[in-house]
Amino acid sequence: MDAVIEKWEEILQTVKSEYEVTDVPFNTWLKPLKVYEVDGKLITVVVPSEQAAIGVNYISKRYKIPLQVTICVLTGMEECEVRFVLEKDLPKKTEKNTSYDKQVQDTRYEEAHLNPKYTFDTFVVGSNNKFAQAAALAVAESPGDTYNPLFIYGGAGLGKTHLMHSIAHFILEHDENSHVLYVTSEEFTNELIETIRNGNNTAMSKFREKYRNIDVLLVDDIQFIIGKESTQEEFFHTFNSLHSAKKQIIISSDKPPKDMEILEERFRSRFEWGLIADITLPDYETRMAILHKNEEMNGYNISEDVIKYIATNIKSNIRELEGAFNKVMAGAKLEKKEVTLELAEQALKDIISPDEKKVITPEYIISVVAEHYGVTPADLSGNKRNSKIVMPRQVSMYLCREIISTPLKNIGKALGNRDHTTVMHGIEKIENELQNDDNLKNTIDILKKKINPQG
Ligand SMILES: Nc1ncnc2c1ncn2[C@@H]1O[C@H](COP(=O)(O)OP(=O)(O)OP(=O)(O)O)[C@@H](O)[C@H]1O
Repeated sequence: MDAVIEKWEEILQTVKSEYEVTDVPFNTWLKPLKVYEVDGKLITVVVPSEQAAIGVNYISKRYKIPLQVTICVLTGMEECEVRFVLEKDLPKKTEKNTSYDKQVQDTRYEEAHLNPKYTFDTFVVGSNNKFAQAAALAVAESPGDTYNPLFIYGGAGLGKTHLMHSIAHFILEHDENSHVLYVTSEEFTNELIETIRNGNNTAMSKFREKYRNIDVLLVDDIQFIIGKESTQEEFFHTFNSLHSAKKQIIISSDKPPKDMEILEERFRSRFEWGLIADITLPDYETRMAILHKNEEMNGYNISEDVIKYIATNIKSNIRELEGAFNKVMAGAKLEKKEVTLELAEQALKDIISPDEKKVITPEYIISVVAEHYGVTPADLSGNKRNSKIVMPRQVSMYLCREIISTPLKNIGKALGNRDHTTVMHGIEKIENELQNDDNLKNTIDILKKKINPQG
């Protein structure tokens, strides 16, 4: 039983790819399906009640066999029978069906778009973030009540996103009816661009319904919507509507409102209505504590010398601190060696170069792009060819050329020794798409600012 539930997402995705189901039918029919129970070879799948009119019959006719085949292939069951039931016709239960409820619960988490690792439990409190953490906890404990909006600001990689997700997790755990939505300002903008492009009122009403009928809205990196007229306008109304309904808003930015140069006064004043909290650079003790936490969470046991070496040398950014830690661990694993100070020095020789001004290299661009798209630099230099990887790979090629004029040959080298014609093709592809794709334009714009904030 567990195998079907555990692999349910994979089963749906496999049906999508194997049977060439395109996005719209997939999102309409397959994605909302949940497993209610598995009884021997009989699998009961729940169809949302809104689909009553055609849902059960249509889904059964079109997807029953593909689902049965895929379930058998992926779980090793010899045979199975899928039965579809409307949510409203489920038998009344006195006891909760835990696996089904868990899936429903998980959907709420999934809809909120959260990283499961970013919680208050894993957030190390130090003098640099004590105030922001306390403010975040107060807001999590009584959303919409105390500080609205909560505005968190600080430099790159210092824990703003982690803290925002912690608030969202806390609220979801403590209030099972609460609807929470986390978005980056880029996602908000791109969704709006898409809605406007569709050009119909239904799409716009849906967009508004989505953003205005929630209890907690978290918008990360708000600085990227400044200057984007229609996004600003829509966000302004979203803000007002939520705020007047006493719904909690949490915003993050790289600067406080007073220092955001081209921010309109109506935003500045609203952002200052609630509480403004900053996160600054972590001191040595906090850096040590974060590294120890990483060590503990990964079940490592590393010599104190190594931890001190990393904490002493990486000061400006917790993301880089974690990156350095991971690099040392990866180095040890690769060479099958103990983690010694010597090995750490060797592994970090390119990162630790005291007092050297940060130069933008192809490797740096690739790492920023990878993080932005939620993949790893190794994925981008590897051989995978699915769209989740190919697109960011081509974006990296384009940005290396655009920002630092890297020769095609060197871009290819930094991306797993690809030849220059592949790189040229990748760059042209992005240039062509930029002609018509406003979402991509927005993303490229944000990436350029992330890579070179001064540029
Ligand atoms: N106090 C902390 N305790 C534990 N981990 C932390 C802490 N602060 C940051 N981190 C970790 O550092 C990494 C970067 O943090 P995060 O993404 O939250 O930064 P950010 O301020 O949102 O950066 P950006 O502005 O670039 O989006 C994450 O992996 C996060 O878990």
